[in-house]
Amino acid sequence: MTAIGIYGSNGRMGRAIATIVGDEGGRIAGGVDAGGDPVPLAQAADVLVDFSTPAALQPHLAAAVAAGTPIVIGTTGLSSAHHALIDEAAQRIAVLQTGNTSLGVTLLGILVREAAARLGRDWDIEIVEMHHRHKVDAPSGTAILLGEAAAQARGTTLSEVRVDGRAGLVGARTEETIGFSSLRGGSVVGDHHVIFAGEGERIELGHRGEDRTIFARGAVKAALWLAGRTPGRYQMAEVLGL
Ligand SMILES: NC(=O)C1=CN([C@@H]2O[C@H](COP(=O)(O)OP(=O)(O)OC[C@H]3O[C@@H](n4cnc5c(N)ncnc54)[C@H](OP(=O)(O)O)[C@@H]3O)[C@@H](O)[C@H]2O)C=CC1
Ligand SMILES: O=C(O)C1=N[C@H](C(=O)O)C[C@H](O)C1
Repeated sequence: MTAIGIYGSNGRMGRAIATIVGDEGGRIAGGVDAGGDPVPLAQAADVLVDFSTPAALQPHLAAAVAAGTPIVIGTTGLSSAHHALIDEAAQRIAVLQTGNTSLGVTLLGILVREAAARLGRDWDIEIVEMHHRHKVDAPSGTAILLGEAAAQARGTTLSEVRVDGRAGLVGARTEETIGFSSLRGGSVVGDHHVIFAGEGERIELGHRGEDRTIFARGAVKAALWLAGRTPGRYQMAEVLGL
């Protein structure tokens, strides 16, 4: 049975993964949290999952690469420097990084890409997300993932068109930008809506997470799929066959 090591094991996601791992046919190799040594776990596990904090990504990747152990990275709030580290690690081990491991959001990403490619550039794109009061990063990793899908479909990159949280006298909307709005409160697991606003009509594509189990199941499926793969950077859509 594939042994999965969890970075961030005492967190909300770490605990959700431990609860369902057996249902998916895996087992837990162990866990590491703040202050723990990531190296022994990387050596003991067949595959790692990381749902911790961006500051820990570098040591977690280094431990995974040194041990030759594949890793699923679910941590969000990553910078372009983190993505460069992931690309480097993916030359040595199998890596899957995603802002959202759920089946629903993985499909939503495909639908958003399709809509953005088919609708004219005069359709404005806005992304609204809401999460629980404890979430520390904004916009969410999922909102960024969806924005990237839309930007790529329009032949650009998100960094060129991204506008975060408008406030004050910001002026009229600039054409072809993608706007992000983040709401925080209560126990909301994760809601995302991508709004395509045209002249006289709007299309809204969305997803509401009702239980963290959706992310945990996707993460464990990804881990079991990744174990034993050759080095490279893989996608959730490949894992789920979408
Ligand atoms: N991709 C996806 O589908 C999803 C991604 N996420 C993302 O996963 C991350 C974690 O979310 P969540 O579980 O809610 O957060 P929590 O704050 O509940 O858990 C974070 C965990 O990481 C641990 N941690 C902190 N620093 C380190 C470190 N240096 N090394 C190892 N572990 C460390 C914490 O340990 P301690 O308690 O000791 O500080 C804690 O156990 C976030 O970035 C979130 O956005 C969340 C849901 C789904
Ligand atoms: O922090 C969370 O809780 C979540 N984080 C991920 C994100 O940033 O998109 C995924 C999910 O929405 C829950």
